[in-house]
Amino acid sequence: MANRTPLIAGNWKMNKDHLEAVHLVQKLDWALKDAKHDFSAVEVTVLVPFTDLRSVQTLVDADGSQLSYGAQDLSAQVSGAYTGEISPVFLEKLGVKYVAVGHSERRQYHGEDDALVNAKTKNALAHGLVPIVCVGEGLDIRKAGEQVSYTLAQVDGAFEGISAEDAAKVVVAYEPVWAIGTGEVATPADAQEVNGAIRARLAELYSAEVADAVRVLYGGSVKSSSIAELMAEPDVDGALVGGASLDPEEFAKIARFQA
Ligand SMILES: O=C[C@H](O)COP(=O)(O)O
Repeated sequence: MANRTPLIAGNWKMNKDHLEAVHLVQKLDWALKDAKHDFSAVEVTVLVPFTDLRSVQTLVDADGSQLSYGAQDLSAQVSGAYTGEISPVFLEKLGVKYVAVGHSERRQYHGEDDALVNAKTKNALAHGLVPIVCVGEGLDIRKAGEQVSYTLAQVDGAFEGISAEDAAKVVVAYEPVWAIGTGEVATPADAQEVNGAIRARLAELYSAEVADAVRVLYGGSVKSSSIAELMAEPDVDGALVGGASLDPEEFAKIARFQA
C-alpha cells in the first residue's frame, strides 16, 4: 500500500438505539485505549443510525476520543419538502466525518441506482463529508465471472462528473453482496482482483495520483481472524465491517490487525 492510512469502518446498520450506542462506543474506545491504539496509523470510525449521532457526538467530544463517526446514508437534496430525508448540512453540524453511499442494502431495498449514488456522493462532498461509496456484485454476476466489469460500471456511475480534487477524497468500499452477512468472506485474491481493478479504473478516469490517494476498502463478513490476510493485499486499504462491528472487543481486534 502506498501512503494511504488504513480505515476500519464499522457499519452498525439498523442496530443499537441511542442509549446502546453510548455503551458500545464507550467500550470500543476503552478497548482501543487499553491497547494504546495509534489512530494515526489506522483510522477507526463507526457508521451509526441517524438517531444515535447526537449521543455519539456528545460522548466522543466529552471523552476526547479519537474515534470518528459517520452516517449510513444521506439525501441527494439539501433542504425542502423531502419527508424523511436527512440533509448533509444536518450531518455536518453533528460532526459527522464519513457517510456511506450506495450500500448494497440501499440499492436492493430502496432501489438506489448509480445516478442517485452519484448525486448523493456529490452532495456529501459539497458539504465536507467523506463519502464511502459502496460497490460490488451479487452471486449471479460472480458465478458468470463478471464481477470486475459489473463493479467498475458502478464506479463509473458513482464518479460521473466529480472533479479530480474531490475524487481523491472519496473512499470506495468493494462489498461483494454474496459475502455480506453470510459468513462467506471473499478470499484475499478475490478482494485484490476487484480492488486493484477499481484503482486502475480511477487512474484511467483521473490520474495515477488520484488513484493512489483513494482508499479502497473490502467489506463482507470481515472478522479479526480474516483481516490481516486481507490487509496484506496491496489494494486493500481497510475494511467496512458489519456484524463484527457490534462487538467492541472483536471490532477493536480488527482495527488492531497490525498488532
Ligand atoms: O457494510 C458492511 C457490510 O455490509 C458487511 O457486513 P458484514 O460484515 O456483516 O458481512
